[in-house]
Amino acid sequence: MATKKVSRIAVLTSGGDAPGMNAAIRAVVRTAIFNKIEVYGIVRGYSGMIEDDIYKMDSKSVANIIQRGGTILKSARSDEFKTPAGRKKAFNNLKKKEIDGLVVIGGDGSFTGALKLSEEHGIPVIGLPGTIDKDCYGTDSTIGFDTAVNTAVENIDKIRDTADAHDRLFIVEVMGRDAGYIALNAGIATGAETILLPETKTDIESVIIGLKRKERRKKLVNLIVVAEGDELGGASEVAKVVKERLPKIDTRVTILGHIQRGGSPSCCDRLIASRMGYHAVVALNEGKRNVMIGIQNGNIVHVPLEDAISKKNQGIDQELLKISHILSI
Ligand SMILES: Nc1ncnc2c1ncn2[C@@H]1O[C@H](COP(=O)(O)OP(=O)(O)OP(=O)(O)O)[C@@H](O)[C@H]1O
Ligand SMILES: O=P(O)(O)OC[C@H]1O[C@](O)(CO)[C@@H](O)[C@@H]1O
Ligand SMILES: [Mg+2]
Repeated sequence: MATKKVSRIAVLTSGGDAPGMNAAIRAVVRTAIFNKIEVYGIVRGYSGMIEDDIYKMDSKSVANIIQRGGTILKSARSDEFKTPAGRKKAFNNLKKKEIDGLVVIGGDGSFTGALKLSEEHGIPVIGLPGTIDKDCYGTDSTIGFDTAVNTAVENIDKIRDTADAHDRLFIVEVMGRDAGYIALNAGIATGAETILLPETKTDIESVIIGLKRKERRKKLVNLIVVAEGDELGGASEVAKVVKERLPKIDTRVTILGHIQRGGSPSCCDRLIASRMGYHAVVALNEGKRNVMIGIQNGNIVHVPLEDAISKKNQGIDQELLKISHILSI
């Protein structure tokens, strides 16, 4: 075996939790143990790093978790870590335990923090994209996206039943602070008439015109799927305009909210989490640093964290957008 580049690593989950994070933690821990690398778990992301809430993990610590949602390491958002003093405090706790490599499972914000920690204190970091939002450049999917979108679809299907029974318009809000991937995918998969995304300019006039046209055609079921980060301000704001302009349409709002973050991960999420977790440790062991493990066209790739953060995301698939318009006429 080639010389090991790390001998003691730590893993944490940060930002919003995502289904499949546990499968990723399991893969990191077991791959490390297989390679005779000691592995520590940091509780509550960067907050736990600052507070020295760090414990040694073994193969048993990750038994029976691959199927569980949430994260056994817990997750948090830490404002203190955004300051150089907070990161110094955090790094000193790693140094005390002689931890020489770090795996961060989270989204773009977590990667920004990881990169700063590495640049200021020299520790190599590897990022695993763990976010339901899929807002990371350089990877075709992120851990948790597939499960979240399937949860959204399952629930919007239920809403369609009651929309049909009452001839109502439902405006359904899905998660996505800055990204519309859940909205676009779930919207197409549930046959939504209108899909509103943060990435595209929302033309409320054409939404109203479309609804009027459908009213004339006596189209009975109408679904609007809107991402929470849409510039109009989410489902309640859209409903306000629709109710003002088209008072005869019986309109209801449903906000799916955090149910999209929970639940048992899909097979797809368990698989990508296991592959990414394995490759995170392999990368550290080969001396790679400050990259995100991504998947492109089915293959594992190493994306500089710098790019993963600054390029934000891969942009909305224009063809998917076109398909959504055509199929909803
Ligand atoms: N600019 C930054 N500098 C240092 N640390 C940061 C920075 N941005 C974010 N972080 C750290 O990463 C944590 C998580 O970031 P954030 O809340 O943006 O979630 P995320 O990782 O993008 O995941 P998600 O968006 O899926 O919830 C923050 O609470 C903070 O501790
Ligand atoms: O759980 P919190 O802190 O309210 O965060 C909600 C945000 O987290 C996400 O679920 C994941 O980034 C976003 O879609 C959502 O805006
Ligand atoms: Mg984010």
